[in-house]
Amino acid sequence: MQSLITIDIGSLFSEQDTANFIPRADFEQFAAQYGPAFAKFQTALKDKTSPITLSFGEADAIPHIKNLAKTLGEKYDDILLLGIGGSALGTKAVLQFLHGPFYNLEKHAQPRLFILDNLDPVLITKVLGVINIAKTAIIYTSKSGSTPETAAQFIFFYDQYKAAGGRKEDIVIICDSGDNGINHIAQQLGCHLLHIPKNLGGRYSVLSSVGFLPAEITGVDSTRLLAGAATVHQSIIDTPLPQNALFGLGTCLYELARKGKSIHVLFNYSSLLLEFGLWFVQLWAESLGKKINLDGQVVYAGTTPLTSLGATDQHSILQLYKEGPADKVLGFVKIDSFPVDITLPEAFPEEKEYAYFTGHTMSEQLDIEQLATEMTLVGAGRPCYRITLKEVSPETLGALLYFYEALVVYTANLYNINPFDQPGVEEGKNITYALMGRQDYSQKRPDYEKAVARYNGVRLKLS
Ligand SMILES: O=P(O)(O)OC[C@H]1O[C@](O)(CO)[C@@H](O)[C@@H]1O
Repeated sequence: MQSLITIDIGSLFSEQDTANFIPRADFEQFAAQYGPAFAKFQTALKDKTSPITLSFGEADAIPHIKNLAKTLGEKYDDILLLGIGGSALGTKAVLQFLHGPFYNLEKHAQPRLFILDNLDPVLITKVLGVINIAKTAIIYTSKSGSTPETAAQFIFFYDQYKAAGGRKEDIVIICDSGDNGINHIAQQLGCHLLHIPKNLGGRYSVLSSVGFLPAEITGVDSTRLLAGAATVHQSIIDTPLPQNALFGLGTCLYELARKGKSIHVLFNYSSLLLEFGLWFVQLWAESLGKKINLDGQVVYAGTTPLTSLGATDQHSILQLYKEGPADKVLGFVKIDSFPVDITLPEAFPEEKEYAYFTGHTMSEQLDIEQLATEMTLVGAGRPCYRITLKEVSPETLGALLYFYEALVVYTANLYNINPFDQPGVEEGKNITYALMGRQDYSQKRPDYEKAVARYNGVRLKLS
């Protein structure tokens, strides 16, 4: 039986170009060198002590989530999901992969789903122009409840919703449990409240009620997402080292980073994977970009994630990938079997630029173009790997999401850093709180205000 996802790391190896690739002989040593770290990681998965395994406990919440999705779906034409970062990106990836980019424009029995993950006043105003707020259910997702962008959105939409006569009991809040504002509000409103496990970080929360509720509302069976994740989970635990996809890829990426490949590009060969690429960027960046390691040393760990779309970006950034700085490793993600395909008819047979298409399918062309891109990159000394998804299904997506979650956690172990915190984003939040006048940040405000003056820097003239 074909696996949900297959991983090919052959294009990470070369015997000749050892500056840019990994020699096979080195790879054979990795089991001895990194095997113990990987065994520890496997144990954390097996014993379910790794926070990413908390997703499997979320299976218990699925029956309630299904009921809630059904109730909302029957009552409302539209759903407005307010969230940012991990509270939105995973859901966007699920929606895009399983429904395509035009879900909200297609006719179907489910409500439309609008995901707002920014503060932009134009964006917010435009949404109000296309929905009827009184017939819209609001899902407010914020693990911490203190994220200022989502809180501001909620305040605004709650006010609009109330004014339009919306039922406050139908609002859904998804967050951590705790004695804090968001939980108090949920209690006060008497609305639906879904809690996510405390240790399941926001960027790892797509396989929890954060991703499951919107998925179910749009008709995606979240048990199938979780089943795909479980397959990968078991395979990481059971597969012997030399064939273990997670060990092989994770260790090679870490070794390539040591050779100066400081940028990790995910080149996704389907528009269905566009949002998945953005989910990957947050996961990789916030998990691995760390100044301090677990021993308190300054390490500035991490590689920079980028995402590209094939074939589209062959006509933009590929030039740089091939001929720019040799600081990148590229991962291709492609789909083996599309749910539909298009065979090109014969047209303009007398024109050589058009005649050769006859009888080819679009998926075949996309496949060839992916391979061509990989071949030219490898030929130019750029290491590549390839992930092939068996099909477009909740199982393959669940498998892919969990694979990358596990990949960052194992990679973080090699860097000896914590993949579950994000201290680097806290300072900016604190400045925002203080400058916006949050009461418990008032003491810090004068210092920040003084500092603001320094940011009226050097202004240049354009006209
Ligand atoms: O779900 P929350 O708590 O609103 O956080 C949103 C995002 O903000 C961060 O905490 C910081 O960017 C992310 O890790 C998180 O996904």
